[in-house]
Amino acid sequence: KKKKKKNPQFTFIHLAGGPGSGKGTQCEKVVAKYGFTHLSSGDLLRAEVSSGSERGKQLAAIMEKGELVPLDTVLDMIKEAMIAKADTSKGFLIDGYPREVRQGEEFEKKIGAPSLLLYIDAKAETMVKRLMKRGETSGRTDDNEETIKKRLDLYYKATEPVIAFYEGRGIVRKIDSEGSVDQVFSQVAKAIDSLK
Ligand SMILES: Nc1nc2c(ncn2[C@@H]2O[C@H](COP(=O)(O)OP(=O)(O)O)[C@@H](O)[C@H]2O)c(=O)[nH]1
Ligand SMILES: Nc1ncnc2c1ncn2[C@@H]1O[C@H](COP(=O)(O)OP(=O)(O)O)[C@@H](O)[C@H]1O
Ligand SMILES: [Mg+2]
Repeated sequence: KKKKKKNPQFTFIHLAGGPGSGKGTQCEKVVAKYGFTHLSSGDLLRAEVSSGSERGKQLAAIMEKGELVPLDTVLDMIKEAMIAKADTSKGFLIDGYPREVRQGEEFEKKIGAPSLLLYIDAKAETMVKRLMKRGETSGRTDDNEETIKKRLDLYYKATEPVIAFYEGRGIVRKIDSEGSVDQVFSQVAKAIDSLK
């Protein structure tokens, strides 16, 4: 059986980093400057939740506890969104995926190898502060003290190992996201320019 052809050589850039580290904010600026397609796993999931579907209800219950939704669900959603944009996309910013090593392995098997992993790094107390502030306007069920704590614990336990997994390949760029949005973005832009 002919080996299933992987997607044509698209540029995939993963953004990994704790909740509230600034992934979404940086993606908006990358899209404006480079024209990449921004796919946020969280946004795709919240769209499913707001559709009111049965699956959406199950996802909402998981997300409000700050736990990871099933791998296949989030991977299929990203893949579908990618296919829908494939003919016009300049490359994909995958924001919030992988959140555990096996997600990275599955992505590579089913979609393709990433060119860059931007590790958006902020201190725990900075992330808590930003999320509590975001919670004032985001209307998200997971931007509250209790769930933030769970999400941080899960980040350190499951997602930080993802960084080590890709470090070995030399495609990780650590971004200090303690500063202003622009200070963080100048590091992000330098990392992306290094791809050219
Ligand atoms: N002061 C400051 N706030 C930021 C920065 N980046 C993001 N924020 C804010 O912190 C919150 C979390 O940012 P977001 O991009 O949603 O982070 P994500 O959870 O990693 O996707 C939002 O309310 C942003 O406005 C930054 O570099 N400096
Ligand atoms: N890659 C993923 N695997 C499993 N669950 C995910 C993934 N991405 C997002 N989620 C779910 O959606 C929630 C919100 O994710 P996201 O919007 O990326 O958060 P933030 O922007 O605060 O980092 C996560 O806490 C988790 O419940
Ligand atoms: Mg986000």
